[in-house]
Amino acid sequence: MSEAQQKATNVHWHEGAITREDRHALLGQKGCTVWLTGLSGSGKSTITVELEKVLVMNSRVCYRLDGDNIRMGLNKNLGFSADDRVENIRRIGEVAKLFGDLGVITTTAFISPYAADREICRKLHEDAKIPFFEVLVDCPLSVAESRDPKGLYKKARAGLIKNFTGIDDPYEAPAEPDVTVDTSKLSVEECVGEIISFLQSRDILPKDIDLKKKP
Ligand SMILES: Nc1ncnc2c1ncn2[C@@H]1O[C@H](COP(=O)(O)OS(=O)(=O)O)[C@@H](OP(=O)(O)O)[C@H]1O
Ligand SMILES: Nc1ncnc2c1ncn2[C@@H]1O[C@H](COP(=O)(O)OP(=O)(O)O)[C@@H](O)[C@H]1O
Repeated sequence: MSEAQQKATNVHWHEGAITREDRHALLGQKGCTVWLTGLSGSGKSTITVELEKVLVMNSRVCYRLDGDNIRMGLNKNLGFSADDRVENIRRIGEVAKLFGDLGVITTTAFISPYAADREICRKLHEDAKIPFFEVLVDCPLSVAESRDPKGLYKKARAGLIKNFTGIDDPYEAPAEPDVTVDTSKLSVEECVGEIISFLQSRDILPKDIDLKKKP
């Protein structure tokens, strides 16, 4: 599984007249990517939905990229083979980088099971000088399976879904995530609070974020 090589030849970067700084000044914020990774049912979607609410309530421009949703559009031509998962994550890394260039705080909720692919996304961001933070949404397989919010583990155990992550497909947890939230021990609000605190410690967010602000 190696980084995709560029196929097209005779292509040239075309510089714009508006800079990233111009865009960030317009939005009043800098972009970054908050990359959640974890088993199906670990809590990625639930956390990013709540995180987005807190960010938007505190006047931050944020966008949520979610595995199931993206697989109904941009990545509808991809399945769950190893090669397709690599391409899935590569495209999401590129999209998140573009949003970061725009100045958006992007959250991603993909299993993203392969460490090498997440590293490629990190490097893509680092090369573009856009902050990239990896969040391990941690939870024992037994807990994720007991939640089974979409009934997929049951189907996988019955052999109705092949190559299901954690059952008959690998999940490589990050060795050194920027943040770890254990969803078998913390509430959704506590997980969101941990991520917000981390972003504050990195000066992505101001200190006065109100976690309970309502519309
Ligand atoms: N074989 C198999 N393995 C894992 N997951 C499966 C599979 N088939 C379908 N699903 C559903 O697809 C969601 C995972 O999509 P992702 O794009 O996040 O996967 S990956 O990052 O490319 O591995 C995953 O969503 P989450 O449960 O939110 O993680 C499942 O709803
Ligand atoms: N601390 C927590 N964080 C996120 N989800 C939690 C937490 N505790 C319990 N849950 C529950 O676990 C399930 C996680 O499902 P989901 O967010 O779809 O996971 P994923 O997107 O990783 O597949 C939801 O039913 C959610 O209510």
